[in-house]
Amino acid sequence: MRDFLQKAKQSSRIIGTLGTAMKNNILLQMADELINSTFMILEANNLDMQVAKEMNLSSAMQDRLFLNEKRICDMANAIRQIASQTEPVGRILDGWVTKDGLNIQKVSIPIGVIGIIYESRPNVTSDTAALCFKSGNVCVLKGGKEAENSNQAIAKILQAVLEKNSLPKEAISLLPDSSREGVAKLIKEDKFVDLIVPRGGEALIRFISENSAIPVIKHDKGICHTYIDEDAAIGKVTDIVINAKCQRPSACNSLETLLIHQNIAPHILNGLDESLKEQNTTIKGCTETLNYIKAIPLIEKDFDIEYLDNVLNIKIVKNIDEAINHIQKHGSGHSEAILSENYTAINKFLNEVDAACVYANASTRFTDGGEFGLGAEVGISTNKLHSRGPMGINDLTTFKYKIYGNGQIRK
Ligand SMILES: NC(=O)C1=CN([C@@H]2O[C@H](COP(=O)(O)OP(=O)(O)OC[C@H]3O[C@@H](n4cnc5c(N)ncnc54)[C@H](OP(=O)(O)O)[C@@H]3O)[C@@H](O)[C@H]2O)C=CC1
Ligand SMILES: N[C@@H](CCC(=O)OP(=O)(O)O)C(=O)O
Repeated sequence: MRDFLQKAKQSSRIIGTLGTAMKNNILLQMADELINSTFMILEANNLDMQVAKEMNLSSAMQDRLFLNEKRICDMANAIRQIASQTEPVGRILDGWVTKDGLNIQKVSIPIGVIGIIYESRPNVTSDTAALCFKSGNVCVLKGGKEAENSNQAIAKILQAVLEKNSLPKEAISLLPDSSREGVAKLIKEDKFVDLIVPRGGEALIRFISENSAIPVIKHDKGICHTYIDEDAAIGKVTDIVINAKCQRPSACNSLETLLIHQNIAPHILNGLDESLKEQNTTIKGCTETLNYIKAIPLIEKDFDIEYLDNVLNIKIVKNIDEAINHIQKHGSGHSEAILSENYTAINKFLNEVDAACVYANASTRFTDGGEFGLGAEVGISTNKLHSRGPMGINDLTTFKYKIYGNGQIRK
């Protein structure tokens, strides 16, 4: 492990200083090679899918894992999008001249070597590899065990492009020991690895946060809410709620709990209930909700579950303060929305709710690097430092101060 990480660290010196044109050209080659190798990737993915079916993995997990020609095409297009983004390295973020005539520039630089641990979703392998490469970083990738063959195939293709361009293949690698013990060793190697990004459920985040000797940017679960204010436009409510809950219930940015102002509840609940039932959504309701619609009575601990499924809690609240307090207590700092036409209520919600992404009159499903126009994402950071929300190429840089003098000494 240490030899491997040493090579990764060494290669970060080379990758960190590549010029924009060269990086973009290599990224475009990677995109083409993914398409050219479609058959090989699908064969590998087929092996993973066979095991997934034998193991009876949930349909959501199988859907994450599954690749077809279109999905490989989407992976290639995400890399092309990343290539088209403005250079993230070497940006002058700030600059000034001191009283002694020192010219100080604050300049963006790559972070170095980044370890990323993520779920069994093969597109994350190519997305994160491309984002790291464009931002001059070396990545050490550890996807979910169910995606091992797919990830090996994808990494091999990307590494072949690096080697064809006389670059070290260690710049994009899978962690050689992908067991939990391997991860435990990786997160102690602070001499070689600069950042760990855990993207996944509670057990992963807890284990990494408690044991890492390396700075961590958490990409935690999503317990996301939508609050329907008393001044919501009734015509917008159903489409937004159905999209947030039902478009892809297994995604971290999907809705778990709907909070409804008591004054608007009688006017919307019946219609909403019908639409949700058409989508086969299981509804769990608070006592007051049960006065309007048939639902499973909910219990307090339901508010802390990330269902990753087509299940929705509905709670009626007295006012916006109760809604915000509920979100602060049960939310995971991911994505939260208010539906309202009242400027004061919107401002209050957007300012007071402490989450990576706060929305007015839109679905929380938009929390995504691609949807934000970033090409792709490492994931959704639920940390406050050093990045928050969809993590793209600029978030994969840090900075240094370059100080230009002409002989000054400090008096
Ligand atoms: N914020 C964000 O950007 C995102 C968050 N998510 C969240 O991820 C979860 C869904 O993915 P799921 O497959 O369940 O994720 P898991 O957390 O089960 O697995 C993700 C990765 O973590 C590893 N892992 C899990 N537990 C541990 C542990 N205790 N110690 C070391 N490694 C561990 C897994 O390894 P192995 O497979 O080898 O066991 C896998 O590589 C949801 O909670 C979802 O909200 C998903 C996508 C994006
Ligand atoms: N940001 C991504 C969701 C990422 C995510 O949740 O992934 P996963 O849990 O693997 O389905 C999107 O909106 O498509």
